[in-house]
Amino acid sequence: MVAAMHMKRAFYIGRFQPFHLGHQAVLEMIAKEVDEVVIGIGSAQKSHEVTDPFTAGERVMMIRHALGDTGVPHYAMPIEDIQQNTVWVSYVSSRTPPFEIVFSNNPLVIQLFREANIEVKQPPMYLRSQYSGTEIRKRIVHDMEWKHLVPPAVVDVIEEVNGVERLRNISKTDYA
Ligand SMILES: Nc1ncnc2c1ncn2[C@@H]1O[C@H](COP(=O)(O)OP(=O)(O)OP(=O)(O)O)[C@@H](O)[C@H]1O
Ligand SMILES: NC(=O)c1ccc[n+]([C@@H]2O[C@H](COP(=O)(O)O)[C@@H](O)[C@H]2O)c1
Repeated sequence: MVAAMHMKRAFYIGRFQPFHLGHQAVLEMIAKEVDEVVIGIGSAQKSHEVTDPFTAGERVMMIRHALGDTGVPHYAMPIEDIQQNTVWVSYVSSRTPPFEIVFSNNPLVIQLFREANIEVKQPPMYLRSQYSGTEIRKRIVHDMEWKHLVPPAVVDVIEEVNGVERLRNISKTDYA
């Protein structure tokens, strides 16, 4: 019988609203340290909100197509939020492939995994002022250049789902 190969897996979670070149750079760096990356698509229940415009399914598409060309072996899994932070690490672990290290710069994520004695590394920030979901959503709403900040595959997904129009519509107020 052939022994099962032990794969080293990392966990990386974000809302990916949208997936951008900063996320891609982090994932390429993580892929040099481990065999596979488990990508948690956080706040999976959210969509059609100014800070969370895209559905979990649309974010799965962005990640699959963007990483297709990069050779980052990964599983992208939607993860809904829960009310209780105290059980969040067990909740995440109960629905993902096993992982032994977490990469994050989110203070709550870091705190919760470290309290559960899981190793956390903080990846470097890549051009944070530009490569930021908040900045990209702002540019889309205000009809400014944004396509150079995301992988080409993400532009295709946003266009396929009429994401620009959606984001502009949900940003409107009823008294403008
Ligand atoms: N430019 C970047 N370089 C490296 N890491 C990044 C960069 N932008 C975001 N991250 C990290 O990626 C993870 C997921 O981030 P997230 O999906 O919230 O992106 P974001 O750009 O911070 O989005 P938002 O502005 O909508 O909060 C977090 O740990 C975050 O710190
Ligand atoms: N209690 C919870 O459900 C819980 C706790 C910590 C982080 N999260 C999620 O992890 C993700 C972290 O990603 P960001 O770095 O994009 O904020 C978010 O979607 C956040 O909601 C959820």
